[in-house]
Amino acid sequence: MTPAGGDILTVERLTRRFGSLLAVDGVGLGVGAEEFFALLGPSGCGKTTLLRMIAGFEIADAGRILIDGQDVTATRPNRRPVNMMFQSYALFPHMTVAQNVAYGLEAEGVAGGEVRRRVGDMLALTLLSDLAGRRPAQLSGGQRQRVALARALVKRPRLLLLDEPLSALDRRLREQMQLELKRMQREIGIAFVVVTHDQEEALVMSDRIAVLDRGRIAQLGTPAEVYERPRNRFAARFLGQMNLIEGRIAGDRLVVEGLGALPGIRADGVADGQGCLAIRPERIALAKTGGAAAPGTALPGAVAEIAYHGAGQSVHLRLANGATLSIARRAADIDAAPLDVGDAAVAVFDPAHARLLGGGPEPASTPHGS
Ligand SMILES: Nc1ncnc2c1ncn2[C@@H]1O[C@H](COP(=O)(O)OP(=O)(O)OP(=O)(O)O)[C@@H](O)[C@H]1O
Repeated sequence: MTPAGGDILTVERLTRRFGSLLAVDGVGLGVGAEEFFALLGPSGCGKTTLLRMIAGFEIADAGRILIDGQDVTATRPNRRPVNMMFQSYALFPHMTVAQNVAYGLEAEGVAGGEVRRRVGDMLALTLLSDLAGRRPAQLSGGQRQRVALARALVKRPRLLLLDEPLSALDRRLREQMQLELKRMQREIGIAFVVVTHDQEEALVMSDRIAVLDRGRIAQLGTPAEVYERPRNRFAARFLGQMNLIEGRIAGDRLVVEGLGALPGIRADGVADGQGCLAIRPERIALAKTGGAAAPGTALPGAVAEIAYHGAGQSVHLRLANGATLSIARRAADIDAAPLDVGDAAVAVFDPAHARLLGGGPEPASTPHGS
């Protein structure tokens, strides 16, 4: 998908080594001028290194970075039309909120009236107008985060880079700020590139997500594309909960000993051979009998475990081949067909929601290199 309005950032085959470790391994991507773009991945996958190269704090070993069509690969950080908001907000403690926001403009010699106007606009945008006279120590974590954002935005960068912008906040505030960040980004209409290891955060805020695995892009797409149509095991497992049933792919089926031939949709580039069927817990229904389900889409088993968590329950169903399926049930499903541990039940799925992915099971991702 090409974002509307052209790309503000283009990254081509970008590579960064630390000794024998390939921290960023030939990454290519484009970010639209008004896009909210997330770099998502586990610790050590290279997302901060990639962000720092875009900002200019880290030098690329190979590849190119273009911002607004200009090659900035060798340009100093302060000469790039980007701004970066760091994990630690680094506010000046002795200055008020308004002074913190004004500082960068004053340092650049912007005239007083213009500074006041732009600071006023930014404080309004970040909902800080009433707190303009306070010092950082008199603010909550979320308010401090907004000051840091106002300070980064007041210089009107075309592109703002944010490294784990919400990691210092508690869960409630983080959820609220996810929506706020998105609103502010939309209102000012510039591109945001956000580094996060929090998949829910990436799904909620982003227009598109690049999922990184050991320095490479495992998948790039909209939240719905990456979540609903993972291309590989890494993306499938990294975002949300996923059942992976192991077997051999033959055409549009996964052949599993003891379970039969299960239908699904092959991800691009997947060949016949070792593979798995990936299906989300919320895409499986539990019934007492298979009813009129299509061949291979009703898997009988026994309820092994039930975890209740308010809005629903998570059921583990032991299948005939010994594998376990995780199934998410909502309150209405539970009322319609209550189940207890030990009950026989049938897991029914729609092949449209089952993805056939290639390769064998891998151990959990570890830092790479030699
Ligand atoms: N200056 C450095 N010298 C040597 N190795 C480094 C350096 N900076 C990063 N690395 C290594 O490069 C890899 C990628 O690091 P990076 O900080 O980009 O990962 P990350 O995905 O941002 O992780 P986290 O979420 O933990 O911050 C890691 O294995 C890290 O140890």
